[in-house]
Amino acid sequence: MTIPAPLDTDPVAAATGPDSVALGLRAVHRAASELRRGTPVLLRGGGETMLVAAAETVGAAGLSTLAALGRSAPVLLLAPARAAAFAPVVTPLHGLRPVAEEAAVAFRLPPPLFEPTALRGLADPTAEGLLPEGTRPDRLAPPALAGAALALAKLGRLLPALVAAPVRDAPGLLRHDLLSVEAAQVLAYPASAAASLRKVAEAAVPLEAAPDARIVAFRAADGGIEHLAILVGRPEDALAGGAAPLARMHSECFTGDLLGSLRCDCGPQLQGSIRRMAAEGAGVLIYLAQEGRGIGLVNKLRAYALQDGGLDTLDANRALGWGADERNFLVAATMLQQLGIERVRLLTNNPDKLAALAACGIAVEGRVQHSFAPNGVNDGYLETKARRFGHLLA
Ligand SMILES: Nc1nc2c(ncn2[C@@H]2O[C@H](COP(=O)(O)OP(=O)(O)OP(=O)(O)O)[C@@H](O)[C@H]2O)c(=O)[nH]1
Ligand SMILES: [Zn+2]
Repeated sequence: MTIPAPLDTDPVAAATGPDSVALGLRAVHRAASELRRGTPVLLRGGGETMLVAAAETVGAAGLSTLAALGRSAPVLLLAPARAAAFAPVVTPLHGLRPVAEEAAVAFRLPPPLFEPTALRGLADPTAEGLLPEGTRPDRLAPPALAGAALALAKLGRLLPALVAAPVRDAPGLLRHDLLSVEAAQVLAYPASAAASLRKVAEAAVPLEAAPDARIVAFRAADGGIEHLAILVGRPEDALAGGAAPLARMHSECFTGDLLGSLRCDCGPQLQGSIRRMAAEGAGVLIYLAQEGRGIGLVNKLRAYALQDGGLDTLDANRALGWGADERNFLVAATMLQQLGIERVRLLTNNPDKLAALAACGIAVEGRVQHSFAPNGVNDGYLETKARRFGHLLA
């Protein structure tokens, strides 16, 4: 039996120390998982407490809890870009700020809409025919904590659409066995998770194109999915004064990397970067668990469905309520630093990746073009990346 270490009894250290960061990460991870299961959670901050549930997963039981505990009728919270489907984007309504300026937009939920199927229809533009005919929600001023609520749903890779009701933070709430999370913990999560990354495994994995490859796995203190570094040769031993090692930040793409999907250029970019590193003798590929530019595979499939209806890759993300690019490259910078790689030449066409990595303290000493010819299916996707994301063509 192991004897537990004594608890830190200094309240200031307990509130600000590394343990409190780990506790915050855990609280957010648990709360996001609860939303994925359709269970409401309590969100606290600034003296307010709000009960929230994800619109795409909540069921009748969750809605009853919201209705029973809410101080007022539960409302719908949507990201502004999704809310624009129901409310004018630029016209102020009843003294409300224009939708485009809000962190979140709130809507009243009359009885036909306060129901799981209709809520899924409100959350998801690809879920056809779920809204009762002729019923559209009315806008309201968003409650406190609305922005943090949307952020929590996104961390759970759920559509940023929630049902929310302010509640009285009375002792009776404890009886309901609801998980609770602080808004500040939600907002700090991406940076705290990246800072908490630690190496947890390393092994040689000879690859067809790079027989001397190694894989190092990194895990964050939240217990979430791991990120990987694929090392070809010994990029960490690049000589000071010589060329910086080749590096690539590659965001996971199940469809392109594993299945060879023709919709994107990820498969050729992944294989091409390993071949190129092998040809140079060294390099590092940071394989980020940030599928779909950080929106997750399910939402990427929804975005594909919207693209088949005519939207491009950027507008499809926005129509779902997500930003165009939700990735956090602090994860990659932290991994590079822990590998002892402080300077790189980055294989990319994306100027945002160069800026993001440099802002996180890695010396980006050059960019190496990483484009592949269109394949007849991904032509529009590549054209959109150049025209709307500013991807460099040469
Ligand atoms: N949301 C969304 N994600 C996509 C789409 N097509 C590909 N992706 C994702 O985009 C990511 C690939 O981007 P990267 O190749 O890392 O980066 P990039 O921004 O294209 O920049 P490069 O370094 O030049 O390749 C993967 O996570 C893919 O799953 C799409 O239509 N919608
Ligand atoms: Zn892809």
